[in-house]
Amino acid sequence: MSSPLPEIVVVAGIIPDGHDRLCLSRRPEHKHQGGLWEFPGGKVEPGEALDHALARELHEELGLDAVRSRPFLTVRHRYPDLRVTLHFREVTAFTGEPHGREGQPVEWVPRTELSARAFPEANRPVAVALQLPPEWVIPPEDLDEATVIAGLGRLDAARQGVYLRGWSTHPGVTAACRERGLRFWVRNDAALATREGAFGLHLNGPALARAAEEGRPAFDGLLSVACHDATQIAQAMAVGADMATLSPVRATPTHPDASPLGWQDFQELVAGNPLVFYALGGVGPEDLATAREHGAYGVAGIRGLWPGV
Ligand SMILES: Nc1nc2c([nH]c(=O)n2[C@H]2C[C@H](O)[C@@H](COP(=O)(O)OP(=O)(O)OP(=O)(O)O)O2)c(=O)[nH]1
Repeated sequence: MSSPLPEIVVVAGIIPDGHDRLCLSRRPEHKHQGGLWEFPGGKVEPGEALDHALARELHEELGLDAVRSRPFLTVRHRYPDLRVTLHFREVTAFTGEPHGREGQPVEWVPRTELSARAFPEANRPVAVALQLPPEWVIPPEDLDEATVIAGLGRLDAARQGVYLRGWSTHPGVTAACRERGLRFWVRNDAALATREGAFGLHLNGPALARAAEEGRPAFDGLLSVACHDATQIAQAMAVGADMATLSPVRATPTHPDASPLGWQDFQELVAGNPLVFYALGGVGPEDLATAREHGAYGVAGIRGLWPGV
């Protein structure tokens, strides 16, 4: 009988410098995943709090003192020789200038150049999440177009993206998103998403089931899917989705018959799946920290997120 794979828990820092660059270091050749770029960090000691472990590792490896950090994304990955749970945390305050105290190369890399670096395979969802807004806003469908366009004008493009849902086919709304530099997602139609220059294509349940039969739609941007259970999450992985909404976390007036998952089931469903998840259903920006503690990257919604509802 083969022995079980060793398992480690790691914490790693997403460290921004305030000029849209992130701190990366290169793993020494002789180590696991050697020669690849990484977010600096290391193993969590038994019983150690994550923020403490990160501060300790960053001090040891970079001579940087992390004053504050918060959850960014948790990834579980199985390498052929090792299972790893990676807690990525965003460092929101630090002192000191990072340098390779163990002789490893350390660089500030512009976010737009991250895709040119080779990372360990486990980092794929982090590379996706780094392109994504933490809030995914769905404009209500019972408003008129002018009101929707006015609402789009009140969104913050750095923090909020827009899933246009029924508004996907309204050229005035897509044009307003482009003008305001908002990342927007179009519903189901890959050709329309391409034509409109959408940042993402979002497949609802029936479109996801079709894609699971027919293959990933021909769209160059980000592929997002709607999930409610483990079967749909498996379909999402099969079609090579980058991100998914998982709902409903709580009961909502829009879907009164759906039974809510609650945070515990949410966490169990997302764990171990290399997708970037948004918690959807009765949540708002005030739930972001809770969502991240339960394995989501962001929060999505209509009522809780649309300005002025
Ligand atoms: N720090 C870090 N580790 C990563 C990333 N991606 C990824 O798959 N890993 C994996 C590689 C390793 O298997 C593991 C990190 O363990 P490590 O060996 O560097 O931990 P450590 O600094 O405590 O090392 P050690 O000197 O005690 O051996 O996590 C990442 O972005 N940052």
